[in-house]
Amino acid sequence: MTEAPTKEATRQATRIDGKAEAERLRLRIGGEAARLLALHGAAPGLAVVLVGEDPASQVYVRNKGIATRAAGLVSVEHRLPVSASQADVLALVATLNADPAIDGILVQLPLPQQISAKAVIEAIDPAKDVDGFHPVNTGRLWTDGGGLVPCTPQGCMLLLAGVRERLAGLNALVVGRSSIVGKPMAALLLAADCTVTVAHSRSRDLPALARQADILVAAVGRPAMIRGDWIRPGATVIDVGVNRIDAGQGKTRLVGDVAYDEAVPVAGAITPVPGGVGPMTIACLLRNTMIAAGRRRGWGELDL
Ligand SMILES: Nc1nc(=O)c2c([nH]1)NC[C@@H]1CN(c3ccc(C(=O)N[C@@H](CCC(=O)O)C(=O)O)cc3)C=[N+]21
Ligand SMILES: [Mg+2]
Repeated sequence: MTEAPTKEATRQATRIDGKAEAERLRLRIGGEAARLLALHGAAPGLAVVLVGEDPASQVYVRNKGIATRAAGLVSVEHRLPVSASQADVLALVATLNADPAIDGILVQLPLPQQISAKAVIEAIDPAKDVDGFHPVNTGRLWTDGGGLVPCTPQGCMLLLAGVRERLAGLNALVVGRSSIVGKPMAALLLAADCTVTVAHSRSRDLPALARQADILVAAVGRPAMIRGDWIRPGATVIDVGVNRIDAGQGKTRLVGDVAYDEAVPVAGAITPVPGGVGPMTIACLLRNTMIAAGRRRGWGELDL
């Protein structure tokens, strides 16, 4: 004899599967790359520059290379020693700018302290700036669009589009104001007609701001900083954080900026870490490389 459950079933947020979404995007890119290869006899080329031997950066660069080749694009890796000068990096960038086989240039950040990231980013041909960090691309992002859009915010927008049909009029809170995530994310949400708030380390009463947000994008780099009771019921939560924390027994674990287990019963939809925004970042890098190639090589605007 079984009794009907008395406990109300706990509502759970939709888990936004960034890994699966990124796989689908990479498949579309692969198909388009194959079509363009048959048509034009050339494949888009991405150059990734790694200065030094930071282990995390090495993993990222290797993963980018694997994803690039798997989609049928050409991947070229340039490694410089940690002692490389700014002039060395600028000389390499100039060579890549002039190389007709290279459509995209990514210089992995952070750079060693003797090298100015600003100087390096500004040396990259904006048409090849697949990170979307050059001031020309930043300017286009905040005006009429049409430049190359930073990969992580672009990936976040694609994930949002998968769970929310309309963004217009929604309250969006971006927590974090970095040039590579927070600020471009705010620009994209504004272009999508959201009412955008950008919060940061000096903001007053972050929990109260969060409770107003239909869309919450967390990009602060502090593990589990955003708590469950800060989240507006039904909100869409995009967690950009990739924090490697000590998991004991000499192991590490990747966690986001949002306390995921607390957020799940409150949010309407949420991205996990890992398997959320991270994979989309890499897929959007390939997407930008395709877009850059289409424009540079006169193949026309690619629909990806
Ligand atoms: N010029 C430049 N452009 C970048 O786009 C750039 C950079 N420098 N420096 C470092 C950050 C970091 N970044 C990530 C990309 C993918 C994952 C990713 O795929 N993460 C997986 C997990 C990977 C793991 O297990 O470590 C996930 O979230 O599921 C994470 C982080 C790009 N970055
Ligand atoms: Mg800050």
